[in-house]
Amino acid sequence: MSSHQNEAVVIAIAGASASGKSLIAQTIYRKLRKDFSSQEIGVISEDRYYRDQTHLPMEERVLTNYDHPNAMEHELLVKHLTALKAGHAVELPNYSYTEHTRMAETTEFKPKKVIILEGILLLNVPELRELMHTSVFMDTPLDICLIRRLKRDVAERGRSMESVLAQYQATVRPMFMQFIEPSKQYADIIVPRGGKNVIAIDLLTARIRQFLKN
Ligand SMILES: Nc1ncnc2c1ncn2[C@@H]1O[C@H](COP(=O)(O)OP(=O)(O)O)[C@@H](O)[C@H]1O
Ligand SMILES: O=c1ccn([C@@H]2O[C@H](COP(=O)(O)O)[C@@H](O)[C@H]2O)c(=O)[nH]1
Repeated sequence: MSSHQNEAVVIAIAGASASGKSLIAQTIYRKLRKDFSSQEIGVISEDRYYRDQTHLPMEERVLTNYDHPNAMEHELLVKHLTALKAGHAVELPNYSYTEHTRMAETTEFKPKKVIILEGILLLNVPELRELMHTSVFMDTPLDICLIRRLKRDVAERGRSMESVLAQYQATVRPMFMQFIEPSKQYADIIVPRGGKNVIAIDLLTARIRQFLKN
């Protein structure tokens, strides 16, 4: 892990789908935004970097293994983080879970002092690990993740209960065992239970606050 003076500090939060990565990232972000501007801190989700599949019909898009590292354009994420650390703005892709592909529009993201990065496979990629200052793994039990994913994906991602359960058995659980769980070894901090772990939130917020003050 590396850090140079004045370079953006990247705090990465990894872990299973629905382990609470997004919730903890947003909670920390909101707490810090009371004292710091959006020019100083921002959040990037790895999900934005799912590959563009606009050339494929929907019947084929639903067959993609979205839990395998090949589903993500990690090269682009590495390129974007490197550019941000060098002080350049980037155009973040926007991904649609219902369309299973990227949207035409992108979102401008300007350089920040601190970037919170969250996603399932971040700790699997050596080039990404090199860009992280601190890495966190959300160690929420898988049965709890499944219950939370089921509720979330039906309510927010246009899924049926049957499709969530079929995908869980076919790819989500096996890929967790193969890629995500082993990547825990690269984490500096392991957070049990999920996105509402108050002590973990307070500790991470305090640490990031130090970077923002400098
Ligand atoms: N500790 C918790 N208690 C209750 N619900 C939680 C907790 N952590 C996360 N959730 C909920 O579980 C769902 C999945 O969390 P999310 O942060 O989206 O996971 P991830 O980003 O890891 O996929 C969300 O609806 C979130 O509000
Ligand atoms: O088109 C898609 C893209 C992704 N997924 C699933 O999303 C999760 C990762 O997102 P979390 O926010 O961490 O849950 C991953 O497990 C994929 O299975 C999808 O279903 N469809």
